[in-house]
Amino acid sequence: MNFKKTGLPGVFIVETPSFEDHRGFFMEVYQKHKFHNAGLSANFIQDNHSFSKDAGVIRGLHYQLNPKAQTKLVRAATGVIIDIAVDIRKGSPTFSKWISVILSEYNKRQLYIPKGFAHGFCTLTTNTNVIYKVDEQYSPELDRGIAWDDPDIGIEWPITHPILSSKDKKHPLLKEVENDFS
Ligand SMILES: Cc1cn([C@H]2C[C@H](O)[C@@H](COP(=O)(O)OP(=O)(O)O[C@H]3O[C@@H](C)C(=O)[C@@H](O)[C@H]3O)O2)c(=O)[nH]c1=O
Repeated sequence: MNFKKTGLPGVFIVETPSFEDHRGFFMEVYQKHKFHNAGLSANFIQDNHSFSKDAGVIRGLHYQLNPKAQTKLVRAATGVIIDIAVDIRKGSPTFSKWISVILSEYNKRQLYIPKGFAHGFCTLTTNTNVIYKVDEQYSPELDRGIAWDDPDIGIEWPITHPILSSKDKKHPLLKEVENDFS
């Protein structure tokens, strides 16, 4: 298992060997001791699965406030996504900076996103299954969003007219949001 740094501190690309044969492949997706030895010490308690029918779906940018802020470990089990993490910790030298990583059924990469970051992704394929671990339970009261197209963040999405949930059409800008991350 290989943990690669990204341009944002604490955000890691995780690469895992897969063993291919005439049947297909086998891979170990998550091994707690290897993550913890690498300093990625989240205690994951829940696995989530989202399915997007179409290419051009954007989900995000999402986060939960403390005490239910979530670390996430994200992968695309089928299809291809551009996965995005945005640093929303007010005191951070990389506040409002973002990184993007292609996660796909082909590269089998995962993205580890700690608390204090907003998360979103855009599907590049039809029938995209995204599976991710979280280390805190879902909390509708503490669930928050930031506009996917916030110009102060300036994410270079591959499309300009995404398919959005009604919730994701209405998020405020980063400079307007409630945020308890320092
Ligand atoms: C995230 C979540 C949603 N739900 C419910 C609430 C709602 O009725 C329905 C759909 O929720 P949403 O529209 O928030 O789903 P979605 O837009 O896919 O939200 C997800 O987006 C990605 C980018 C993330 O980072 C996730 O943490 C999560 O926020 O599922 C749960 O029951 N548990 C959960 O953990």
